Amino acid sequence: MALTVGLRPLTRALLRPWARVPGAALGRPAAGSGDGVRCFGSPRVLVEPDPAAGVAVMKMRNPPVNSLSLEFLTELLISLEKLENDKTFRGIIITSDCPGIFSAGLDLLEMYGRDPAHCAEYWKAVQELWLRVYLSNLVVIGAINGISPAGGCLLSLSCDYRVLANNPKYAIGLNETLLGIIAPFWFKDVLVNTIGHRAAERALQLGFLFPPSDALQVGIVDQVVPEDQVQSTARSVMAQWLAIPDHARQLTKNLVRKPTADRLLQQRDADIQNFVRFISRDSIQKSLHVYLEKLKQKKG
Ligand SMILES: CCCCC/C=C\C/C=C\C=C\CC(=O)SCCNC(=O)CCNC(=O)[C@H](O)C(C)(C)COP(=O)(O)OP(=O)(O)OC[C@H]1O[C@@H](n2cnc3c(N)ncnc32)[C@H](O)[C@@H]1OP(=O)(O)O
Repeated sequence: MALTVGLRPLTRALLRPWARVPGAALGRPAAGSGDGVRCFGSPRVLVEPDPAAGVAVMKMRNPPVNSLSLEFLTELLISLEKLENDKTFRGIIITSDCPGIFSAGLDLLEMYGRDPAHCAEYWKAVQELWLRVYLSNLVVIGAINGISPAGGCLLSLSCDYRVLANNPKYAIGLNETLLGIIAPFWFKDVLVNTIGHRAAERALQLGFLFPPSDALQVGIVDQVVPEDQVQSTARSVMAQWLAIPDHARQLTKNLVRKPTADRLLQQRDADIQNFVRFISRDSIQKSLHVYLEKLKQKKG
């Protein structure tokens, strides 16, 4: 898949992809891997490779809530691109290193009080991440170990399989309307593809965040397991998926997903312009302000 990362050279230059991760990563062999196999990654994305299994675990760590800032998106993209291009890997497990939070979704501070050029650059990176995960040739499994609203839910929905930890706080869904904004058409398309038209219609309008039991029932996740079994379950599901020959699975995945991805690919620039126009409206900026204030007040 030929996707351009399309971020400002400055943004990319600021990052140090593939730097050894300080602390946890230094000198520590990856779990389940042979001696000498080291974790690698970037400041916000820790990659634990298990070359023998052909699997890498990608841990998101952009504390406090793994909000998808431009820099974080860029690091995720670089990690994914690297894994995708390395023939050692056939599958990745995406999970979080922030306790209780898978991802709080898009970073509201990238859209609040920003100029149109910044918003456009940000939206391009959001599109890019979605396309990269959704169309990945790798098996992508979400080990969802925390709450995942909006953009966090989109990231989960873009995986091939979702395992959610059974904790009532770990709700998942596209809650954009609760913020006074709307889910873009491609977020909506992925939800419709996953849970069906009627369920998506209700969930989107009401901004449902499904707790685990409801999430399983509606089909927004594939499995709910005790919290301490999320990673091991993701590993055994991965083994099942990797038992299928790659070429057959990849072609089938493409057959199923391409029409949805094409809807965005055919109008990426227009989608960026729509986003920028929408997010720049005074009324939308006001809604974001109110929501951010609510988040602050919640603290105390
Ligand atoms: C017509 C054309 C239309 C085109 C398309 C148009 C529009 C689409 C536009 C946007 C789509 C957006 C999708 C999104 O993803 S929006 C983000 C949705 N996310 C949320 O609603 C989650 C908000 N966060 C929370 O509910 C809680 O933080 C959470 C439950 C995740 C964690 O709670 P906890 O108590 O642990 O932590 P907090 O104290 O609340 O947060 C800590 C810290 O982090 C800040 N923060 C939280 N979430 C975000 C975020 N998404 N972005 C930026 N910052 C966030 C929070 O404000 C705190 O900051 P501080 O007070 O410590 O400074």
